[in-house]
Amino acid sequence: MTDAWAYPKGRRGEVIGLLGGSFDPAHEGHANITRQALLRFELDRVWWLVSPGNPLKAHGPAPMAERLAAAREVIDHPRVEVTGIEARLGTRYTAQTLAALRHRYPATRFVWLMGADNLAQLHLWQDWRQIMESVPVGVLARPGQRISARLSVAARVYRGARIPASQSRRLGAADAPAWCFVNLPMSPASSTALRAAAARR
Ligand SMILES: Nc1ncnc2c1ncn2[C@@H]1O[C@H](COP(=O)(O)OP(=O)(O)OP(=O)(O)O)[C@@H](O)[C@H]1O
Ligand SMILES: O=C(O)c1ccc[n+]([C@@H]2O[C@H](COP(=O)([O-])O)[C@@H](O)[C@H]2O)c1
Repeated sequence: MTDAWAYPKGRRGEVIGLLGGSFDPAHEGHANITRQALLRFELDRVWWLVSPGNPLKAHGPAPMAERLAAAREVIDHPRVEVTGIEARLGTRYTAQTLAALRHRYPATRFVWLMGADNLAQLHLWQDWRQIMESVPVGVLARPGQRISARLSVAARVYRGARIPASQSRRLGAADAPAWCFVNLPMSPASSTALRAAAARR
């Protein structure tokens, strides 16, 4: 296992899925969409980007070291790396993170991964069109979020760039803008529910 604070190795020609999140704390829902993304989008590996703090969330998350350690307990998979790379790069906004990663790993292809709830909110992110124009985006179903994702601003603006779920394997090799929504056996887990349960104990 590599040091979560170090830059992970990027091998030439690999397709790496990036799952950004607060992971406050990590849970089975994150692990489930990661395994599904590896399969459905034919990714070589997935990096979890444990965020220094979501720019849209008012409350600060638990300390990075705690969240990194807990994330490593949740996912133990030979093709998944848990990283604190955004803290290392000094970026918090996804558009900035992607620009920095593409600069640092010019021979690697990246795919941004997210749950359906994040697609519904994507148009509120900084430079969100730049994100869509720079990397393919893989969207994974989340309970209660499939309709809002399908009706979202991002889905409407980029409807012509959608790859059907039946062709999800094409996503990693596709030129941006390209996105694909896949249905999967869903997990209802959420960090909010876990924090609430911990507060009751
Ligand atoms: N159960 C789940 N099913 C599908 N996607 C999920 C699930 N849980 C988290 N995700 C996705 O994983 C990424 C990181 O999520 P995050 O760390 O914010 O977890 P969360 O459970 O959504 O947290 P919170 O409840 O604090 O908002 C996001 O793209 C989110 O959509
Ligand atoms: O760049 C933005 O404006 C932006 C706004 C909200 C969320 N994000 C990113 O989306 C990912 C999921 O965030 P979260 O807190 O819902 O787990 C994480 O990588 C955040 O940095 C990014």
